[in-house]
Amino acid sequence: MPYMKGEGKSVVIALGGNALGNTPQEQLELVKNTAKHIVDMVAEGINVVVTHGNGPQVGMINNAFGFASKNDGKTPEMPFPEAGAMSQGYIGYQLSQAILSEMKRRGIMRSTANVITQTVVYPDDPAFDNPTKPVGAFMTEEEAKEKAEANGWTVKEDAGRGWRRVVASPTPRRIVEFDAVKDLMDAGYIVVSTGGGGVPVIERNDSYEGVAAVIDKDRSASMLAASFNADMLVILTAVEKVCVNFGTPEQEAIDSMSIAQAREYIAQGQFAPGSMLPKVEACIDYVERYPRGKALITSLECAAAGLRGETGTIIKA
Ligand SMILES: Nc1ncnc2c1ncn2[C@@H]1O[C@H](COP(=O)(O)OP(=O)(O)O)[C@@H](O)[C@H]1O
Ligand SMILES: NC(=O)OP(=O)(O)O
Repeated sequence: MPYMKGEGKSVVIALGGNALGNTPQEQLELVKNTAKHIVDMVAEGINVVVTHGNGPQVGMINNAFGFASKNDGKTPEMPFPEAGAMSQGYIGYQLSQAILSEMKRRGIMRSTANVITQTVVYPDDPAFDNPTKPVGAFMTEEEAKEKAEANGWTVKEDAGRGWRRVVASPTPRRIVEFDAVKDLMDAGYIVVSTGGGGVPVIERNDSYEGVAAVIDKDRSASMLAASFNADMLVILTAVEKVCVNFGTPEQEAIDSMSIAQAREYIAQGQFAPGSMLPKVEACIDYVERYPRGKALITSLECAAAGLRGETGTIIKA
């Protein structure tokens, strides 16, 4: 059945960890709230493509199979690309269900479409030699070092929040299912895609092949938004605005910054690597590729107000 496309802007949303929680049960409850904010945008006529993170989830899946495999000798290991696809599947399912239910409650005649997405990366990407992407649960330093020794993992401290396993996070180059995502959006669907940045794949002459890595979802969302000239890239995280002097008594919220200003703040070290820095960089990339577009960083709760220009941090050319 054809659905009316919204009359408003086209927006790519990247959902951060606080929209999803840490377990499938917690996530099921949290996505109901997430869906309310997404449907607020849909109700305003905005055409939405929803992308989401998967760091905790992809690590959990890979870990769980590894643990079972070691303990029962029967369960297979689950390679990272397959674990990534599984995370897209169950997160996408829960998001889609929650969005559909919320639209049903409000009498909105639109539907969702989920696209399991692959993202092309280069085999010689230097990121393969320098793992940086945190996956799975937080650990103490002692536990992390024990697990690293036992499983051959690389572990690192994650932005002052504890220790985590880290894996390679190559640069996204192309979304294989891009045409499907665009056609579905143009046909009026609320598209859930590019989860976890897409499953990283290497393109050969005659095939695609999954690789053990996890792409940064904000970077893929930025590429997706620029690829179809989306009016806005919206990165939703735990803070209402990006700040300078974050976490200090001199903290000040930024309402709007140009690419040049954002670069200046980056040079001053204002945005923490592994948390706010990649988000600001993703916004810069999008606006550079599509200068008519605007990027917004805000919290889930402030998303609809941010799109109306009432809050959040805007990054523009
Ligand atoms: N300059 C800054 N301004 C605002 N938040 C910052 C800044 N530097 C670091 N942060 C932190 O970055 C976090 C967002 O990164 P992260 O938690 O990794 O994102 P995600 O929501 O995608 O999981 C914010 O919640 C905040 O704690
Ligand atoms: N793939 C990804 O960027 O996941 P997180 O946002 O959970 O780190």
